[in-house]
Amino acid sequence: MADVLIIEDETIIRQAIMRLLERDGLHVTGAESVEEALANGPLSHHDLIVADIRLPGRNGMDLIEAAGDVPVIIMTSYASVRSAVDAMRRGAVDYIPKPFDNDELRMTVERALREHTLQRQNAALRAQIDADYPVTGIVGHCAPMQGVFERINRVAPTDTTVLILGESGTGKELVARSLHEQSHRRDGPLIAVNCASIPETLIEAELFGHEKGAFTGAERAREGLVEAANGGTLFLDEIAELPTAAQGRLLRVLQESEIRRVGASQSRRVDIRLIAATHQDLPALIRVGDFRDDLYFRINVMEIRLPPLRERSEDLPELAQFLLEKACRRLNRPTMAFSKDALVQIQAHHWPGNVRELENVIERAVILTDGSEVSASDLALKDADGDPAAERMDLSLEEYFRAFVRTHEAALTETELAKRLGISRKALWERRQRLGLQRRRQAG
Ligand SMILES: Nc1ncnc2c1ncn2[C@@H]1O[C@H](COP(=O)(O)OP(=O)(O)OP(=O)(O)O)[C@@H](O)[C@H]1O
Repeated sequence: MADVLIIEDETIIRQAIMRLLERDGLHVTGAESVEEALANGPLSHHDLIVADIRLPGRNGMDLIEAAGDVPVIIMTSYASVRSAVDAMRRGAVDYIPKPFDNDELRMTVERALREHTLQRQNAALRAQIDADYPVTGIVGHCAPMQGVFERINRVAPTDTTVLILGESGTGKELVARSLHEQSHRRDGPLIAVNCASIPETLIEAELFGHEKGAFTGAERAREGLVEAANGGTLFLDEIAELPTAAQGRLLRVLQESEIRRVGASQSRRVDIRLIAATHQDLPALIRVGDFRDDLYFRINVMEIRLPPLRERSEDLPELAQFLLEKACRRLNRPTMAFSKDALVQIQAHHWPGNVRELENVIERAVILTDGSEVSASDLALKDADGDPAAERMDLSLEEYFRAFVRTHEAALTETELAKRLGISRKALWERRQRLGLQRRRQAG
Protein backbone atom coordinates (compact mmCIF):
# COMPACT_ATOMS: atom_id res chain seq x y z
CA MET A 1 0.00 0.00 0.00
CA ALA A 2 1.45 3.37 -1.01
CA ASP A 3 2.22 5.79 1.83
CA VAL A 4 1.31 9.46 1.41
CA LEU A 5 2.22 12.31 3.76
CA ILE A 6 0.02 15.43 3.82
CA ILE A 7 1.51 18.62 5.28
CA GLU A 8 -1.17 21.27 5.65
CA ASP A 9 -1.65 23.62 8.57
CA GLU A 10 -5.41 24.07 8.11
CA THR A 11 -6.89 21.12 10.01
CA ILE A 12 -10.14 20.94 8.04
CA ILE A 13 -8.40 20.83 4.69
CA ARG A 14 -5.77 18.34 5.91
CA GLN A 15 -8.41 15.97 7.24
CA ALA A 16 -10.52 16.26 4.10
CA ILE A 17 -7.54 15.30 1.90
CA MET A 18 -6.60 12.44 4.22
CA ARG A 19 -10.12 10.99 4.12
CA LEU A 20 -10.29 11.34 0.35
CA LEU A 21 -7.02 9.50 -0.25
CA GLU A 22 -7.72 6.85 2.39
CA ARG A 23 -10.88 6.00 0.47
CA ASP A 24 -8.62 5.24 -2.49
CA GLY A 25 -6.80 2.64 -0.41
CA LEU A 26 -3.72 4.72 0.40
CA HIS A 27 -1.99 4.84 3.77
CA VAL A 28 -2.07 8.52 4.73
CA THR A 29 -0.39 10.43 7.55
CA GLY A 30 -0.78 14.11 8.29
CA ALA A 31 1.33 16.88 9.79
CA GLU A 32 0.73 20.56 10.44
CA SER A 33 4.24 21.67 9.59
CA VAL A 34 7.49 20.51 8.01
CA GLU A 35 9.02 20.38 11.52
CA GLU A 36 6.26 18.07 12.78
CA ALA A 37 6.61 15.83 9.72
CA LEU A 38 10.39 15.53 10.29
CA ALA A 39 9.88 14.81 13.98
CA ASN A 40 7.58 11.89 13.07
CA GLY A 41 10.33 10.08 11.16
CA PRO A 42 12.45 10.25 7.98
CA LEU A 43 10.67 11.61 4.91
CA SER A 44 12.16 8.78 2.85
CA HIS A 45 9.62 6.40 4.44
CA HIS A 46 6.88 7.95 2.34
CA ASP A 47 6.13 7.31 -1.33
CA LEU A 48 4.70 10.78 -1.92
CA ILE A 49 4.37 14.08 -0.06
CA VAL A 50 1.60 16.59 -0.68
CA ALA A 51 2.42 19.92 1.00
CA ASP A 52 0.99 23.39 1.15
CA ILE A 53 3.44 25.96 -0.12
CA ARG A 54 2.77 28.37 2.76
CA LEU A 55 3.32 26.76 6.11
CA PRO A 56 4.26 28.08 9.52
CA GLY A 57 8.03 27.64 10.07
CA ARG A 58 9.84 26.01 7.17
CA ASN A 59 7.80 26.35 4.01
CA GLY A 60 6.89 23.85 1.30
CA MET A 61 9.80 24.99 -0.90
CA ASP A 62 12.34 23.91 1.74
CA LEU A 63 10.63 20.59 1.90
CA ILE A 64 11.29 19.80 -1.79
CA GLU A 65 15.00 19.66 -1.07
CA ALA A 66 14.63 17.80 2.21
CA ALA A 67 12.45 15.16 0.52
CA GLY A 68 15.34 13.86 -1.64
CA ASP A 69 14.01 11.13 -3.96
CA VAL A 70 10.46 11.24 -2.59
CA PRO A 71 8.22 13.13 -5.05
CA VAL A 72 6.52 16.26 -3.70
CA ILE A 73 3.25 17.79 -4.91
CA ILE A 74 2.78 21.40 -3.87
CA MET A 75 -0.62 22.93 -3.08
CA THR A 76 -1.01 26.58 -3.88
CA SER A 77 -3.78 29.13 -4.21
CA TYR A 78 -4.80 30.34 -7.64
CA ALA A 79 -3.35 33.70 -6.75
CA SER A 80 0.20 32.35 -6.52
CA VAL A 81 0.80 30.64 -9.83
CA ARG A 82 4.24 32.19 -9.78
CA SER A 83 5.22 30.20 -6.69
CA ALA A 84 3.84 27.03 -8.30
CA VAL A 85 6.18 27.59 -11.23
CA ASP A 86 9.07 28.17 -8.81
CA ALA A 87 8.19 24.98 -6.96
CA MET A 88 8.22 22.94 -10.18
CA ARG A 89 11.56 24.45 -11.05
CA ARG A 90 12.95 23.41 -7.72
CA GLY A 91 11.87 19.83 -8.26
CA ALA A 92 8.21 19.47 -7.26
CA VAL A 93 6.61 16.84 -9.52
CA ASP A 94 3.28 18.65 -9.78
CA TYR A 95 1.06 21.23 -8.14
CA ILE A 96 -2.57 21.35 -7.07
CA PRO A 97 -4.33 24.70 -7.17
CA LYS A 98 -6.50 25.62 -4.19
CA PRO A 99 -9.46 25.39 -3.78
CA PHE A 100 -9.04 21.96 -5.31
CA ASP A 101 -11.39 19.66 -7.10
CA ASN A 102 -11.52 16.23 -5.40
CA ASP A 103 -11.17 14.20 -8.60
CA GLU A 104 -8.34 16.37 -9.87
CA LEU A 105 -6.46 15.93 -6.60
CA ARG A 106 -6.93 12.14 -6.65
CA MET A 107 -5.76 11.94 -10.26
CA THR A 108 -2.69 14.08 -9.61
CA VAL A 109 -1.75 11.90 -6.61
CA GLU A 110 -2.32 8.69 -8.55
CA ARG A 111 -0.20 9.91 -11.49
CA ALA A 112 2.69 10.97 -9.23
CA LEU A 113 2.64 7.61 -7.43
CA ARG A 114 2.56 5.72 -10.72
CA GLU A 115 5.51 7.66 -12.10
CA HIS A 116 7.47 7.18 -8.89
CA THR A 117 6.92 3.40 -9.04
CA LEU A 118 8.02 3.35 -12.68
CA GLN A 119 11.16 5.31 -11.88
CA ARG A 120 12.02 2.90 -9.09
CA GLN A 121 11.42 -0.08 -11.38
CA ASN A 122 13.67 1.46 -14.03
CA ALA A 123 16.42 2.07 -11.50
CA ALA A 124 16.16 -1.54 -10.32
CA LEU A 125 16.26 -2.78 -13.91
CA ARG A 126 19.27 -0.65 -14.67
CA ALA A 127 21.07 -1.98 -11.59
CA GLN A 128 20.24 -5.52 -12.71
CA ILE A 129 21.62 -4.91 -16.21
CA ASP A 130 24.74 -3.29 -14.74
CA ALA A 131 25.22 -6.35 -12.57
CA ASP A 132 24.80 -8.74 -15.53
CA TYR A 133 27.07 -6.80 -17.83
CA PRO A 134 29.85 -4.70 -16.35
CA VAL A 135 29.38 -2.02 -18.96
CA THR A 136 25.80 -1.56 -20.10
CA GLY A 137 24.88 -3.84 -22.96
CA ILE A 138 28.45 -4.76 -23.98
CA VAL A 139 29.07 -8.49 -23.83
CA GLY A 140 32.58 -9.80 -23.36
CA HIS A 141 34.46 -11.94 -20.86
CA CYS A 142 37.71 -12.45 -22.77
CA ALA A 143 40.82 -10.75 -21.40
CA PRO A 144 40.99 -7.97 -24.04
CA MET A 145 37.34 -7.03 -23.39
CA GLN A 146 37.93 -7.02 -19.64
CA GLY A 147 40.73 -4.55 -20.33
CA VAL A 148 38.28 -2.47 -22.40
CA PHE A 149 35.73 -2.42 -19.53
CA GLU A 150 38.38 -1.40 -17.06
CA ARG A 151 39.42 1.52 -19.26
CA ILE A 152 35.80 2.56 -19.80
CA ASN A 153 35.14 2.56 -16.06
CA ARG A 154 38.29 4.55 -15.37
CA VAL A 155 38.02 7.17 -18.07
CA ALA A 156 34.22 7.61 -18.33
CA PRO A 157 33.81 9.91 -15.29
CA THR A 158 36.59 12.25 -16.49
CA ASP A 159 36.41 14.79 -19.32
CA THR A 160 39.36 13.20 -21.12
CA THR A 161 39.22 12.84 -24.89
CA VAL A 162 39.09 9.19 -25.92
CA LEU A 163 40.19 7.59 -29.17
CA ILE A 164 38.47 4.27 -29.90
CA LEU A 165 40.23 2.00 -32.36
CA GLY A 166 38.93 -1.14 -33.98
CA GLU A 167 37.70 -2.69 -37.19
CA SER A 168 34.26 -1.87 -38.48
CA GLY A 169 31.46 -3.47 -36.46
CA THR A 170 33.53 -4.19 -33.34
CA GLY A 171 31.35 -1.99 -31.11
CA LYS A 172 33.09 1.40 -31.21
CA GLU A 173 29.83 3.33 -31.09
CA LEU A 174 28.59 1.15 -28.25
CA VAL A 175 31.71 2.02 -26.24
CA ALA A 176 31.23 5.73 -26.98
CA ARG A 177 27.63 5.52 -25.71
CA SER A 178 28.76 3.71 -22.63
CA LEU A 179 31.41 6.37 -21.91
CA HIS A 180 28.75 9.05 -22.20
CA GLU A 181 26.23 7.19 -20.04
CA GLN A 182 28.75 6.72 -17.28
CA SER A 183 29.96 10.32 -17.33
CA HIS A 184 28.64 13.33 -15.43
CA ARG A 185 27.40 14.51 -18.85
CA ARG A 186 24.88 11.67 -19.11
CA ASP A 187 21.91 14.08 -18.87
CA GLY A 188 23.41 16.23 -21.62
CA PRO A 189 23.23 15.36 -25.34
CA LEU A 190 25.28 12.67 -27.04
CA ILE A 191 25.74 13.73 -30.66
CA ALA A 192 27.10 10.92 -32.83
CA VAL A 193 28.43 11.92 -36.25
CA ASN A 194 29.83 9.58 -38.85
CA CYS A 195 32.35 11.80 -40.66
CA ALA A 196 32.34 9.44 -43.65
CA SER A 197 28.63 9.93 -44.24
CA ILE A 198 28.70 13.72 -44.76
CA PRO A 199 29.84 15.02 -48.16
CA GLU A 200 33.21 16.75 -47.95
CA THR A 201 31.80 20.07 -49.18
CA LEU A 202 29.20 20.21 -46.42
CA ILE A 203 31.12 18.83 -43.48
CA GLU A 204 32.44 22.12 -42.06
CA ALA A 205 29.02 23.77 -42.11
CA GLU A 206 27.38 20.64 -40.66
CA LEU A 207 29.88 20.33 -37.84
CA PHE A 208 30.59 23.95 -37.01
CA GLY A 209 27.39 25.67 -38.19
CA HIS A 210 27.24 28.73 -40.41
CA GLU A 211 26.05 32.30 -40.53
CA LYS A 212 23.40 33.57 -42.91
CA GLY A 213 24.93 34.11 -46.36
CA ALA A 214 28.19 32.30 -45.47
CA PHE A 215 27.91 30.46 -48.78
CA THR A 216 25.41 30.08 -51.61
CA GLY A 217 22.25 28.54 -50.23
CA ALA A 218 22.90 29.53 -46.60
CA GLU A 219 19.64 31.47 -46.25
CA ARG A 220 19.58 31.23 -42.48
CA ALA A 221 22.21 30.95 -39.78
CA ARG A 222 22.41 27.41 -38.43
CA GLU A 223 23.87 25.76 -35.39
CA GLY A 224 26.32 22.95 -36.13
CA LEU A 225 26.60 19.52 -34.54
CA VAL A 226 29.49 20.57 -32.29
CA GLU A 227 27.32 23.28 -30.74
CA ALA A 228 24.43 20.83 -30.46
CA ALA A 229 26.66 18.68 -28.24
CA ASN A 230 27.22 21.57 -25.82
CA GLY A 231 27.08 20.29 -22.25
CA GLY A 232 27.36 16.71 -23.50
CA THR A 233 29.52 14.45 -25.64
CA LEU A 234 30.47 14.68 -29.31
CA PHE A 235 31.22 11.30 -30.88
CA LEU A 236 33.09 11.62 -34.17
CA ASP A 237 33.13 8.22 -35.85
CA GLU A 238 35.52 7.67 -38.77
CA ILE A 239 37.49 10.76 -37.79
CA ALA A 240 40.14 9.93 -40.40
CA GLU A 241 37.61 10.98 -43.06
CA LEU A 242 37.61 14.57 -41.83
CA PRO A 243 39.11 16.90 -44.52
CA THR A 244 42.23 18.80 -43.42
CA ALA A 245 40.48 22.21 -43.08
CA ALA A 246 37.85 20.70 -40.79
CA GLN A 247 40.62 19.01 -38.79
CA GLY A 248 42.13 22.46 -38.16
CA ARG A 249 38.80 23.89 -37.02
CA LEU A 250 38.20 20.94 -34.72
CA LEU A 251 41.64 21.37 -33.17
CA ARG A 252 40.81 24.99 -32.37
CA VAL A 253 37.54 23.97 -30.74
CA LEU A 254 39.41 21.48 -28.56
CA GLN A 255 42.18 23.88 -27.63
CA GLU A 256 40.08 26.95 -26.95
CA SER A 257 36.66 25.51 -26.04
CA GLU A 258 35.30 27.99 -28.54
CA ILE A 259 33.63 27.55 -31.86
CA ARG A 260 33.40 29.90 -34.79
CA ARG A 261 30.60 29.20 -37.25
CA VAL A 262 31.49 29.31 -40.96
CA GLY A 263 31.28 32.96 -42.03
CA ALA A 264 31.20 34.29 -38.44
CA SER A 265 33.58 36.83 -36.96
CA GLN A 266 32.74 36.05 -33.34
CA SER A 267 33.35 32.84 -31.43
CA ARG A 268 30.98 31.13 -29.01
CA ARG A 269 31.97 29.12 -25.98
CA VAL A 270 31.24 25.39 -26.09
CA ASP A 271 31.68 22.76 -23.45
CA ILE A 272 32.02 19.36 -25.09
CA ARG A 273 33.78 16.12 -24.44
CA LEU A 274 35.16 14.55 -27.60
CA ILE A 275 35.20 10.84 -28.30
CA ALA A 276 36.70 9.91 -31.66
CA ALA A 277 36.83 6.57 -33.43
CA THR A 278 38.49 5.11 -36.47
CA HIS A 279 39.35 1.79 -38.05
CA GLN A 280 42.29 3.41 -39.83
CA ASP A 281 45.95 3.66 -38.88
CA LEU A 282 46.22 7.36 -38.00
CA PRO A 283 50.07 7.47 -37.68
CA ALA A 284 50.27 6.04 -41.21
CA LEU A 285 47.87 8.76 -42.44
CA ILE A 286 50.01 11.39 -40.72
CA ARG A 287 53.06 10.10 -42.57
CA VAL A 288 51.38 10.64 -45.94
CA GLY A 289 50.00 14.04 -44.88
CA ASP A 290 46.32 13.03 -44.67
CA PHE A 291 45.91 13.59 -40.94
CA ARG A 292 47.21 16.45 -38.81
CA ASP A 293 49.69 15.28 -36.20
CA ASP A 294 48.72 18.08 -33.77
CA LEU A 295 45.09 16.90 -33.86
CA TYR A 296 46.23 13.31 -33.39
CA PHE A 297 48.20 14.22 -30.28
CA ARG A 298 45.23 16.19 -28.97
CA ILE A 299 42.73 13.33 -29.42
CA ASN A 300 44.98 10.42 -28.52
CA VAL A 301 44.99 11.06 -24.78
CA MET A 302 43.37 7.76 -23.89
CA GLU A 303 43.10 4.92 -26.37
CA ILE A 304 40.58 2.08 -26.24
CA ARG A 305 41.30 -0.71 -28.69
CA LEU A 306 38.50 -3.13 -29.55
CA PRO A 307 39.56 -6.62 -30.63
CA PRO A 308 38.12 -8.12 -33.83
CA LEU A 309 35.53 -10.82 -33.22
CA ARG A 310 37.77 -13.56 -34.65
CA GLU A 311 40.11 -12.97 -31.71
CA ARG A 312 37.28 -13.29 -29.20
CA SER A 313 36.10 -16.81 -29.89
CA GLU A 314 35.55 -17.54 -26.19
CA ASP A 315 32.92 -14.76 -26.16
CA LEU A 316 31.09 -16.04 -29.22
CA PRO A 317 28.49 -18.34 -27.57
CA GLU A 318 27.43 -15.70 -25.03
CA LEU A 319 27.44 -12.91 -27.57
CA ALA A 320 25.42 -14.98 -30.06
CA GLN A 321 22.87 -15.85 -27.36
CA PHE A 322 22.64 -12.19 -26.31
CA LEU A 323 22.06 -11.08 -29.91
CA LEU A 324 19.52 -13.87 -30.45
CA GLU A 325 17.48 -12.70 -27.47
CA LYS A 326 17.77 -9.11 -28.68
CA ALA A 327 16.55 -10.07 -32.19
CA CYS A 328 13.63 -12.11 -30.80
CA ARG A 329 12.55 -9.17 -28.64
CA ARG A 330 12.85 -6.73 -31.52
CA LEU A 331 10.98 -8.96 -33.96
CA ASN A 332 8.39 -9.92 -31.38
CA ARG A 333 9.20 -13.63 -31.57
CA PRO A 334 9.17 -16.10 -28.69
CA THR A 335 12.56 -17.02 -27.22
CA MET A 336 14.74 -19.17 -29.48
CA ALA A 337 17.91 -21.20 -28.99
CA PHE A 338 20.78 -22.32 -31.23
CA SER A 339 21.17 -25.96 -32.21
CA LYS A 340 24.56 -27.56 -31.50
CA ASP A 341 25.58 -27.45 -35.18
CA ALA A 342 24.66 -23.75 -35.36
CA LEU A 343 27.01 -23.01 -32.46
CA VAL A 344 29.78 -25.01 -34.13
CA GLN A 345 29.36 -22.94 -37.29
CA ILE A 346 29.37 -19.70 -35.37
CA GLN A 347 32.65 -20.70 -33.74
CA ALA A 348 34.19 -21.73 -37.06
CA HIS A 349 33.28 -18.62 -39.03
CA HIS A 350 35.84 -15.86 -39.59
CA TRP A 351 33.45 -12.88 -38.99
CA PRO A 352 35.09 -10.23 -41.21
CA GLY A 353 32.18 -7.88 -40.41
CA ASN A 354 32.63 -8.50 -36.66
CA VAL A 355 29.72 -8.15 -34.21
CA ARG A 356 27.59 -6.29 -36.75
CA GLU A 357 27.84 -9.25 -39.13
CA LEU A 358 26.95 -11.68 -36.34
CA GLU A 359 23.98 -9.49 -35.42
CA ASN A 360 22.75 -9.37 -39.03
CA VAL A 361 23.16 -13.10 -39.57
CA ILE A 362 21.21 -13.83 -36.38
CA GLU A 363 18.46 -11.35 -37.16
CA ARG A 364 17.99 -12.86 -40.59
CA ALA A 365 17.91 -16.36 -39.14
CA VAL A 366 15.21 -15.32 -36.68
CA ILE A 367 13.10 -13.94 -39.53
CA LEU A 368 13.52 -17.05 -41.63
CA THR A 369 13.23 -19.73 -38.92
CA ASP A 370 9.88 -21.38 -38.25
CA GLY A 371 10.48 -23.20 -34.99
CA SER A 372 12.15 -22.26 -31.75
CA GLU A 373 15.59 -23.53 -32.72
CA VAL A 374 18.05 -21.81 -35.05
CA SER A 375 19.97 -24.45 -36.97
CA ALA A 376 23.21 -24.18 -38.94
CA SER A 377 21.28 -24.04 -42.21
CA ASP A 378 19.16 -21.12 -40.89
CA LEU A 379 22.36 -19.19 -40.33
CA ALA A 380 23.37 -19.94 -43.93
CA LEU A 381 27.07 -19.63 -43.09
CA LYS A 382 29.32 -21.74 -45.23
CA ASP A 383 32.77 -22.40 -43.88
CA ALA A 384 35.43 -20.64 -41.96
CA ASP A 385 37.45 -19.55 -44.95
CA GLY A 386 36.49 -18.14 -48.25
CA ASP A 387 32.85 -17.82 -47.36
CA PRO A 388 31.33 -15.03 -49.42
CA ALA A 389 29.80 -13.45 -46.35
CA ALA A 390 30.21 -9.99 -47.79
CA GLU A 391 27.92 -10.98 -50.63
CA ARG A 392 25.20 -11.97 -48.20
CA MET A 393 25.75 -8.83 -46.20
CA ASP A 394 24.88 -6.89 -49.33
CA LEU A 395 21.43 -8.35 -49.32
CA SER A 396 19.38 -5.66 -47.69
CA LEU A 397 16.61 -6.36 -45.24
CA GLU A 398 14.22 -5.31 -47.97
CA GLU A 399 15.45 -8.09 -50.20
CA TYR A 400 14.95 -10.51 -47.36
CA PHE A 401 11.51 -9.11 -46.78
CA ARG A 402 10.72 -9.62 -50.45
CA ALA A 403 12.05 -13.18 -50.47
CA PHE A 404 10.33 -14.06 -47.23
CA VAL A 405 6.96 -12.74 -48.39
CA ARG A 406 7.16 -14.46 -51.79
CA THR A 407 8.19 -17.78 -50.19
CA HIS A 408 5.53 -17.86 -47.52
CA GLU A 409 2.56 -15.88 -48.81
CA ALA A 410 0.89 -18.87 -50.44
CA ALA A 411 0.81 -20.82 -47.20
CA LEU A 412 0.17 -18.05 -44.67
CA THR A 413 -2.55 -15.48 -44.14
CA GLU A 414 -1.52 -11.83 -44.08
CA THR A 415 -1.93 -11.79 -40.31
CA GLU A 416 0.34 -14.82 -39.90
CA LEU A 417 2.87 -13.39 -42.33
CA ALA A 418 2.98 -10.07 -40.47
CA LYS A 419 3.39 -11.88 -37.17
CA ARG A 420 6.28 -13.94 -38.49
CA LEU A 421 7.97 -10.79 -39.77
CA GLY A 422 7.46 -9.16 -36.39
CA ILE A 423 5.49 -6.25 -37.84
CA SER A 424 1.84 -5.17 -37.78
CA ARG A 425 -0.57 -6.09 -40.59
CA LYS A 426 -0.78 -2.43 -41.51
CA ALA A 427 3.02 -2.21 -41.73
CA LEU A 428 3.08 -5.30 -43.94
CA TRP A 429 0.49 -3.76 -46.23
CA GLU A 430 2.38 -0.46 -46.38
CA ARG A 431 5.67 -2.18 -47.13
CA ARG A 432 4.05 -4.26 -49.86
CA GLN A 433 2.78 -1.04 -51.47
CA ARG A 434 6.17 0.64 -51.19
CA LEU A 435 8.03 -2.28 -52.73
CA GLY A 436 5.39 -2.97 -55.39
CA LEU A 437 4.94 -6.40 -53.88
CA GLN A 438 1.21 -6.84 -54.36
CA ARG A 439 -0.33 -9.92 -52.83
CA ARG A 440 -0.54 -12.75 -55.33
CA ARG A 441 -3.88 -14.46 -55.42
CA GLN A 442 -3.67 -18.16 -54.92
CA ALA A 443 -4.57 -20.22 -57.96
CA GLY A 444 -7.82 -22.13 -57.53
N1 LIG B 1 30.39 -6.44 -27.26
C1 LIG B 1 29.18 -6.27 -27.77
N2 LIG B 1 28.12 -6.73 -27.08
C2 LIG B 1 26.88 -6.57 -27.61
N3 LIG B 1 26.60 -5.99 -28.79
C3 LIG B 1 27.63 -5.51 -29.49
C4 LIG B 1 28.96 -5.62 -29.01
N4 LIG B 1 29.79 -5.04 -29.92
C5 LIG B 1 29.00 -4.58 -30.90
N5 LIG B 1 27.70 -4.85 -30.66
C6 LIG B 1 26.57 -4.54 -31.56
O1 LIG B 1 27.04 -4.65 -32.90
C7 LIG B 1 26.56 -3.60 -33.73
C8 LIG B 1 27.73 -2.82 -34.30
O2 LIG B 1 28.39 -2.11 -33.27
P1 LIG B 1 28.89 -0.59 -33.44
O3 LIG B 1 27.96 0.17 -34.33
O4 LIG B 1 29.13 -0.05 -32.09
O5 LIG B 1 30.25 -0.88 -34.21
P2 LIG B 1 31.31 0.17 -34.80
O6 LIG B 1 32.64 -0.37 -34.45
O7 LIG B 1 30.96 1.55 -34.34
O8 LIG B 1 31.08 0.02 -36.35
P3 LIG B 1 31.49 1.08 -37.52
O9 LIG B 1 32.95 1.36 -37.36
O10 LIG B 1 31.18 0.32 -38.77
O11 LIG B 1 30.61 2.28 -37.33
C9 LIG B 1 25.67 -2.75 -32.84
O12 LIG B 1 24.32 -3.13 -33.04
C10 LIG B 1 26.11 -3.09 -31.43
O13 LIG B 1 25.02 -2.96 -30.54
